[in-house]
Amino acid sequence: MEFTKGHGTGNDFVILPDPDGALELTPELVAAICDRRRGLGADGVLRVVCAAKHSDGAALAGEAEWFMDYWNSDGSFAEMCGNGARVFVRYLLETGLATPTADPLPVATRAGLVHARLDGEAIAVEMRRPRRYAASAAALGGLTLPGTAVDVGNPHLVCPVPAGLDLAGLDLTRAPGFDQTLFPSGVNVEFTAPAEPIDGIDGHVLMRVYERGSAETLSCGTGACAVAAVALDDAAREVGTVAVDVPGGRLTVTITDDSCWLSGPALLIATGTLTLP
Ligand SMILES: N[C@@H](CCC[C@H](N)C(=O)O)C(=O)O
Repeated sequence: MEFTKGHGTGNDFVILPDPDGALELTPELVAAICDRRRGLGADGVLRVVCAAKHSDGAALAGEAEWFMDYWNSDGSFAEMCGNGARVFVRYLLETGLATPTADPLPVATRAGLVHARLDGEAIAVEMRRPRRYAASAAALGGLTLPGTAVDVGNPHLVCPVPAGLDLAGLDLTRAPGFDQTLFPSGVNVEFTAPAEPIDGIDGHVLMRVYERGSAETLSCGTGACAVAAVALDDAAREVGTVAVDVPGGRLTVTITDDSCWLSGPALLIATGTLTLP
């Protein structure tokens, strides 16, 4: 079957066009596609399905033509993927499945409707406003790092790295421990450190992430939104713009009274034919 490979700040995806929802994707097949040695290699799969043709998208079919069927690289589902949504929209626009208009483009996801627009060379996606809801902690290499649970449609735990500990030096080859009661379906864990202020931007943070279902990735869009929400809260601000530098580049998050815009590069890099195992 035909595939396209794309990424947003190094968070990479295999995009599978399947307008009629005819493809029988299984966790095993997704994991095989995402395998970096025996498959194409990716952090996740984005299946492009008509909203009306997918059981998780049908309820939104009156509002959005396309449903983003997102899967993590281990074959698990996630409710939302911020970088995935931006790459998904780039795909819709470049293949002519959607046309750029003055109005934001609606896309159906498991976390509800999101809206996208071109932002210069970048693609920006409007998601729900992140919600801080509990104090918690992550365990990493014998350390316990206090953090904040944040709901961005999917679950996040934002843990600032204490002064004296090097963010770049953290060993994220293994999954951090977390409170299984607070996060019964797992959690994406973001580790952060403050960065130099940038003129005209309300906050600037460095972030690394260990993603539920995909291990360490170069970037996580919803994670950046969670991090931005905590940074603004800590600065006693309700709204504002935060630059979040991830190993794969820079994401810009703008939190408004009732939503959250995530902006950054979204690129398609290859197309081809995949021989399904
Ligand atoms: N990389 C994504 C998040 C993907 C889903 C996540 N791993 C989960 O299981 O919740 C992003 O850019 O938001």
